[in-house]
Formats: sequence, C-alpha cells, structure tokens
Amino acid sequence: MKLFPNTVSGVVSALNDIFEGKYYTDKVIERTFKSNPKWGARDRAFVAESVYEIVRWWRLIRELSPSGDHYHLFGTYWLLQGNHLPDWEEFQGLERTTLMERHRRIQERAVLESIPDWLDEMGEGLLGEKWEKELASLNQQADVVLRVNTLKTSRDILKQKLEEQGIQSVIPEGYPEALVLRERKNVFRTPLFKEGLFEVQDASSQLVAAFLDPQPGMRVIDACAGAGGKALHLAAMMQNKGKILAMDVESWKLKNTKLRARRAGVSIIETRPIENNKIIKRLKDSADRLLLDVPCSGLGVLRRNPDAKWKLQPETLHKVQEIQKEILQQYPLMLKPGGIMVYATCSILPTENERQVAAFLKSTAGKDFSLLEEKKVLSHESGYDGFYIAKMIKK
Ligand SMILES: C[S@@+](CC[C@H](N)C(=O)[O-])C[C@H]1O[C@@H](n2cnc3c(N)ncnc32)[C@H](O)[C@@H]1O
Repeated sequence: MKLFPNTVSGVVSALNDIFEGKYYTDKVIERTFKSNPKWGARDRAFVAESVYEIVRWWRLIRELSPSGDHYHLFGTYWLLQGNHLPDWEEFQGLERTTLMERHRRIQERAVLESIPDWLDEMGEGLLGEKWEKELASLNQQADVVLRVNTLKTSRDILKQKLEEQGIQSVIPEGYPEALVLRERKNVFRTPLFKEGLFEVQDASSQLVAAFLDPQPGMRVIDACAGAGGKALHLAAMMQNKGKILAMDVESWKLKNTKLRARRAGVSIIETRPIENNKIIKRLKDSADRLLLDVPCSGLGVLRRNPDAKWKLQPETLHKVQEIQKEILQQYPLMLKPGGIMVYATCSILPTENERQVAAFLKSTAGKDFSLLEEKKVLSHESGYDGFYIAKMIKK
C-alpha cells in the first residue's frame, strides 16, 4: 500500500494531540477529519485505523522504534504490519531486520501486549489465568455491530437495505437485534442511519436492556443515561409506550440523547439532569425498572477505546469505584417495591462488578434487594466487548 505525505502527516499530528495534548482519540480523529475536508473515504479509513492501531500498540511500538519521534513511531507500526516504507527523510534510521530482532528479544507480556505494568499486574491478580487470553482479545480491533431499531424496521429488512448500499453484514447468534458488518464501514454517513433505522452498539451492550425486562407502559429510570444508547434500546423494547426518565450528572450528554431519540422515532424519553441528590429523593418508589449503567474504567471496551490503557491511572480507577458505590447507595430508592434493577458496567474487573453488587446487597441500602441473575461477559469468550450485568429485585 502506497503512503501519501498528507495523510501520514495527519496521523503524526493526531498522535501528537493524543499523547502530548492528552486529548481523546475519537475527538482528535473527528477534528482531524474536519480540518481535512478533501480527504476521501479511503484516506479517512487509513488515518483512523493507523491512529487507533498505534494507540493500541503504543508501548510495544515505542520499545521497538529507534526514537520517540512520531514519524519513527508511525514507520515502526507500518513495518510491523508487514508493509514497506518509502524512501522519505522522516523514515531514515528505520530498518525491518533490526526491528524484528528487537521484537524477538522482548519477553515481558506487558510490553508485548502493550499495556502498563500496573494494569497487567492487577488484571492477573483479579482474573487469574483468564487474564492472558482476555488481554489478547482486548487488543483486537472491534467489529462494527449495529442494533436495528425495531420501531422502524426489522433486522432482515435492514440487512437487505444495507446490502443495497454495498454493506455486507452477518446475523450473530444470541443477539436478536444485532447485525455485524463484514468489513469496517462508516455507517453514520448512510441515509439508513439518518432515517434512524439503526444505532451502532456492541453486541454485549445490547444484552443490558433485555436484562431489565422492560414492558410497554412501564415507568423506567435510566439513571446514568449518558448519550442514551441503552435508553433508546429500552424505548424500542417498550414499543415506544410508557415513560423513560433519562438522567445523568452531565447534562450536555442528555442533549445528545434527545437528538438520537428524535432520529429513532422515540417519544417516551424525558431527560433530567441530576443537579443534586434532592432530584433522586423526589423520585422515591417511582420506577418499575431502574437501570444503573454506571461510569467505569472501560477496561471491557479497550478494543474500541484503546487510549483508556494510557489514560487510566490507579487513582482514577479508585475514584470511579467510589462513584459506583455511591450510586448503589443512593439511587435504588427510586425503584418501586417489586421492581427490577440492573447494575451494569463495561468493565471486566470484579472490583467494579460482582464485588460492588455483593457489598451493596450486604449494606442497609440493599437490604430489600436480592440478586436474580448475573452475567460476566469476557471478551475472549464472547468475541465482543467485556461487560458485567446484574439483575436484582426489590422486595
Ligand atoms: C457507561 S456511561 C453511560 C452510557 C449510556 N447508558 C449508554 O448506553 O449510552 C456512564 C454515565 O454515567 C454518568 N455518571 C457519572 N457519574 C454519575 C452519577 N453520580 N450519577 C449519574 N450518572 C453519572 C456519566 O456521565 C456517563 O454518561
């Protein structure tokens, strides 16, 4: 594959923003595309994929590169992919045989799998022998998975319409509303997306709404709704009948929920920012179903967000676990007696998952709750993101 100076320069400057400027990869890519409006689909795909893969393999690439210069880092990545480098001045000093020799000498798993030492040690400590396979799986590129909007179409019809646009997909077993694309494609630009026929949502994430067993006409609270991925799924399962209160401490995210609801033809979602704890208390015993899709480390979705490896620190992990604990102490009061609550994370760490639920059930706030079912989804077992879902009932 031929390299072009303008797109390689786009990759290099994106890496600079991510690692020196500390910006998030998805935002940097978005900005890079905006400032290069003339790039075609192939250029964009090259830039996005190169940036994501270099971020994913950052530690290994740095170890193998002759210097920390971002052109050298790009060149190292390019050679590791089995490609040839052009004779550009920026790539002087890079040579395949030396690089491969260095690679062969590396023994440490944390370097080979490109992850910080502390995370590798913690993962092994918490997941034991499953960690190595999980780590390898979390380093793979994620599939693009769609969730069909059953309010507007069916999975078979959507599959057919995608095919007409040249987008091939397969139906995965065990996920009734999912379609997995055969090849990565920017589906957000299709008219089908603009018509609200689907959302992009990983297959594991699609399991969460079903756990809540929402029924048409119910009153549901999604207390950590963010941009509304699961709220939209709940609305479709409820056939757009009843009420969903989408709440979040970050009100700007809820604006996105409203936009997406409009596109999806959903009218039952009401958004409410959580400005203080009074807002929670006023909703005491008001919901038939309560979803706590809590903030987490994101360690189950490293395939999608590899920069979490480098942005996450032991202190931030501790802080997010404290927030999960607080949410579990304060929010369940919104559920009616007899109601069902789901606690979910996109993490694979027991400290964010089953241990949080066990501690809640033992606490005063959890004394009326019992665990009905729990699912620990590991990426190497499912082939999709790592997730945790616990379903509880209130007496
Ligand atoms: C995993 S994300 C939610 C994703 C969303 N449910 C979806 O499916 O698209 C967790 C959300 O919790 C929110 N959050 C953080 N602290 C919170 C708190 N104390 N109460 C409610 N929401 C909180 C974050 O702003 C974030 O949007």
